[in-house]
Amino acid sequence: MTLKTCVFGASGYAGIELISMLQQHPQFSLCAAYVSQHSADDGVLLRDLYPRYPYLDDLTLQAAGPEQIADAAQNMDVIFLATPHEFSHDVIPQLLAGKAKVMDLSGAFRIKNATVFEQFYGFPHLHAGLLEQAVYGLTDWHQDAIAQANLVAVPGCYPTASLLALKPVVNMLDSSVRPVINATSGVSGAGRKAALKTSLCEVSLQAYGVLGHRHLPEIESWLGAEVIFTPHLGNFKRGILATVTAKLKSGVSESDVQQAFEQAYAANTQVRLSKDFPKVDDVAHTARCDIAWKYQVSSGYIVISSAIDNLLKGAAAQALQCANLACGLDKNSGLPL
Ligand SMILES: NC(=O)C1=CN([C@@H]2O[C@H](COP(=O)(O)OP(=O)(O)OC[C@H]3O[C@@H](n4cnc5c(N)ncnc54)[C@H](OP(=O)(O)O)[C@@H]3O)[C@@H](O)[C@H]2O)C=CC1
Ligand SMILES: CC(=O)N[C@@H](CCC(=O)OP(=O)(O)O)C(=O)O
Repeated sequence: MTLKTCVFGASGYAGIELISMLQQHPQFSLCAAYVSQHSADDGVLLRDLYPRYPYLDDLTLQAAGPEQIADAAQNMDVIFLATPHEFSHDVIPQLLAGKAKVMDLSGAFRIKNATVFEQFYGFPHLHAGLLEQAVYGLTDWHQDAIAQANLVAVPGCYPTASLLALKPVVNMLDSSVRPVINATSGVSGAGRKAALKTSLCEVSLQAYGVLGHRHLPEIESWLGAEVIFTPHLGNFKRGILATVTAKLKSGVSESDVQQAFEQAYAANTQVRLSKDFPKVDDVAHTARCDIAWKYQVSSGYIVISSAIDNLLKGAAAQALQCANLACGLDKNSGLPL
C-alpha cells in the first residue's frame, strides 16, 4: 500500500524534518513540498537549502497557490501542514473536502473554546464545526481517537513535554496548588525566519510569555487542571526541557506514583522513564521523551522533568505518528528511534 502525501511549509524547520522522514517512510510517498504563494524559495532545490539532510534527491519547493491547494485536496491521502496558524486555519476546510486526512502542526485547531482561541492567537476562529471535530494528537494518550480522525491538531512543543510529564499524576494532584511548569526551549522553536530576538548570538537564557503564552490554555485544557507555565528561551539549537513542580494529595505513596508512570508508559518504547534527570542532548534528533521524577512524601511535592526534541516529538515526529495511526499503520513507522 502506498499513500500519497504532501507537505505545506516544507522549507521550515518542522517541514524539513517531516520531509526527511517521509522520504524514507515505507508506506508514504511524498508527492510535493510546498511553500507560500509568493515565497522567495519557490523553485529552490531542498537539498540546496538543507545540504546536511540526506535523501532529498531532486525535490523542489513549489509555491502553493489555489491550483496546488485544490490539487492536494483532490489527490492526496495525507496532507501535513507545517505552516503559520493563520494559513492552516484558512486552508483546512478546503483540504478536508477531498479524501485526505490532515495533520496540522500549527495551533489553529488545538483549543476547543473559540473565545479563548481568539484571546491567545489574536484572530477569530471561523470554523466551529471543524474545531469541534479536530482530534488532539498527543499520540501517547489519544491513540484511539487519532486512529479515527480526519483532522489532527498536532500538539505544541511545550504542551507535549508538559503533558507527558503531568498526565500520569493528574488524578493525584492536590487541587489547591497549581503545578508550576518551567520549560526551556532551544531557538529552533521559534522557526527559521530571521529575527533579532531569536538569533543565537543574541539569545541568553530568559523567560518570556510570562502568564500569557498561548500554550497555557492548551496545556490546561488537555490536562484538565490549571497550571503556572513559564517558557524560557535558551542559547542552544534544539530540544525542550520542562521541569514541573506539583503537590500531590495527602496519602499518595511513592509506589502510587511509580505505578502511575509505569502504567502510562511501560509499554511505550518512545517514552523512557529513568532515575537520572533527563538532558536535551539525549533526545535531540530522536522522537523520544525522557522523563524522571522525585517525590517527597513528607511534603507532598513532586518534581518531574521531561525532555524532548521540539522539532521531532514536539512537532514533526509526533505529526508522523499521528499520520501512521490515522492510516492504520504502526505508530512508529518511519521514525528516528
Ligand atoms: N519550531 C518548532 O519547534 C515547532 C513548530 N510548530 C508549528 O509548526 C509550524 C511550522 O513551524 P516552523 O517550522 O518552526 O516554522 P518556520 O518559520 O521554520 O517555517 C514556516 C514554513 O511555512 C511557510 N510559510 C510561511 N508563511 C506561509 C503562508 N502564509 N502560507 C503558506 N506557507 C507559509 C514558510 O515558507 P515561506 O515563508 O518561504 O513561504 C516555511 O516553509 C508552525 O505552525 C509552528 O507553530 C509546532 C511545534 C514545534
Ligand atoms: C522558542 C519559541 O519561540 N517557541 C515557540 C513555540 C513553538 C511551538 O510549539 O509552536 P506552536 O504552538 O506555534 O506550534 C513560541 O514560544 O512561540
